[in-house]
Amino acid sequence: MEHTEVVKPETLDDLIKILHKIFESDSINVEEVQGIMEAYDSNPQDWVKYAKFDQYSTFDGCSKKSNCTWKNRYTRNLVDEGNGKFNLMILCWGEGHGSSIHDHTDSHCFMKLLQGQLKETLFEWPDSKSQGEMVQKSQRILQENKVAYINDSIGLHRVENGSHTECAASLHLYSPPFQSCQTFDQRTGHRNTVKMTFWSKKGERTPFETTFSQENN
Ligand SMILES: N[C@@H](CS(=O)O)C(=O)O
Ligand SMILES: [Fe+2]
Repeated sequence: MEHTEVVKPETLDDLIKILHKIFESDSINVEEVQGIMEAYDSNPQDWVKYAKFDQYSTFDGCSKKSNCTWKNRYTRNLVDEGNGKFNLMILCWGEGHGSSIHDHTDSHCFMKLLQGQLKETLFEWPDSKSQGEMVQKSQRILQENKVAYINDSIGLHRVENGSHTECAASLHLYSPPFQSCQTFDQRTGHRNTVKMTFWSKKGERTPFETTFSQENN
C-alpha cells in the first residue's frame, strides 16, 4: 500500500487494520490519520455493538427522534487498543450531554462523527497567575463523518450534543493512549485531574467504573 494514497476503509474493522499499519511507524502524520478516518463512511451496523450507554434503552431505540434515553453523562466505550500505540473508542452522547473543558494529556486526539451532530468549543489554556472566565477561541458544529483534530498546543475543548431529540456517537483515536486528563472550570480556570474510565470494552460492559466527566461547569 502506498503511504500517501488514501485507501477507503469499507468497514470499521477495515479502518482498524489500516490504522494498525499506519501506527507501526513512530512518527504520526496527522493529515494521513485524519484522511483515513474521514474516508470511512459510518455504518451503524459496524459499530452498534460497541455503542453502549448507561440506561435501559438500545442505540436503535435511541436513534428514533424524541426517543433518546441515554441519561446522565456520555459513555466511553473501548473498541481497540491499537497494539499499545493508540486507543480507539466510541463515545455515546445523549440529548444535551457534554464534556467538561479538558486537555488531552499531550496526546493526539482525532474525533470522527459517526452519528448526529456535536458542537466543539475551543478554549485557550488559562493563565495560571490570574483567575477569571476562560477565553473561548472558536466554535464549530461537526457533521457526520467529519474528523476533528486537537492536541494540547492547539488548546482545550468542550464537546456537546446540543440536540434535545437525538443522540450522537463519535469515534475517538488517542495516541499515545492516556488514562487521566485535566478538566477546567470555565469561570475560574481552576483545574482538576480526573481519571478516565471505560463504560465498556470491546462490546462488554465493564462494571464498577464510572465514566470521565463531571458536572463541574
Ligand atoms: N476527550 C474526551 C471526549 S471529548 O469531549 O473530546 C474523552 O476522551 O472523554
Ligand atoms: Fe476531548
